Amino acid sequence: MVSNARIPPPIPPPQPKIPKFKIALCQLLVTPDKERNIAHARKSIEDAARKGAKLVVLPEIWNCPLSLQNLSKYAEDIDAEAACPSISMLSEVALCNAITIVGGSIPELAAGQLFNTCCVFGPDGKLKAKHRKLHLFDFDIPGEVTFRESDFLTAGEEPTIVDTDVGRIGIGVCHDIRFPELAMLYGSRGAHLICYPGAFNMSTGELLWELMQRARAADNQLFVATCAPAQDPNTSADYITWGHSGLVGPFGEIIATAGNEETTVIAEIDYSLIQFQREYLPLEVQRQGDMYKMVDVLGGNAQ
Ligand SMILES: O=C(O)CCC(=O)C(=O)O
Repeated sequence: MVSNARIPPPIPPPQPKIPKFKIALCQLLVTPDKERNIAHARKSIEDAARKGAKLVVLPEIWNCPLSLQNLSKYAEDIDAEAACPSISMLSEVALCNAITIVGGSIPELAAGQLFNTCCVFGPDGKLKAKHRKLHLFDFDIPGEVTFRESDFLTAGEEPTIVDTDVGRIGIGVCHDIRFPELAMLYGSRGAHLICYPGAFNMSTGELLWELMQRARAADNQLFVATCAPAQDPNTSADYITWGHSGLVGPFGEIIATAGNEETTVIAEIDYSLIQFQREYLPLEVQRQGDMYKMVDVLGGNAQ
């Protein structure tokens, strides 16, 4: 008989201030014009708030095209006093509409290094968390697509989990979704929802994007929300994004999903479903942690 005695119990999700609410996933069309992208994102967020969304999620790299060579031109030094137009807009629009924003990601320039960074704002307009993409996407299918983020970007070093009015949220950026350990860590720390701004490509998108959202949600019995840039039908870029932003519930069920065109997905999150799912299928109790050394993954890090 394998014992689970050494496994620290997971932290149950705290009671969120707002347990049932509308989430909006703004699948934005991005252009080379940064000013236009910022104004466009602002308008989409305002429209979503007008439709009742309490949480708005933006795509990975929404203030410029996803061209690694050009990211530094659009980068902002988020911690500096210097003007950060993308970040100021997010803060202002969160405050004016009293909503929480998971601000997709933008290129961040800090001490000469470039990061792919997601900022989270509360309804008071304050920056609540900053997540730097942990797993950089280096990918090579000869003759089809080559993409090496690590030639341009530096990886973040810390997972990010943040308490907001709309629940405890874990953050990952795109390729971070491939690593189940990160989602498990967030689950063990009591996350209700994991948000992954992302921009999967045409090769891996169709095959894996939805599968991974559903797997991360079902394995951890929590909600997963993703938000991607819209596909530009006129693009000549090598990297074509797959779109398909979506919301998945704690049973692994797809609640809402987009195609690849520009759109805003608005859907309801009801956190009582997490409790319901965990009572009816208590994976935490059934888990044979010692057998597959779960303690190595979660033990030292769970607090
Ligand atoms: O993991 C993948 O297949 C895609 C990841 C990706 O597109 C990214 O991290 O930007």
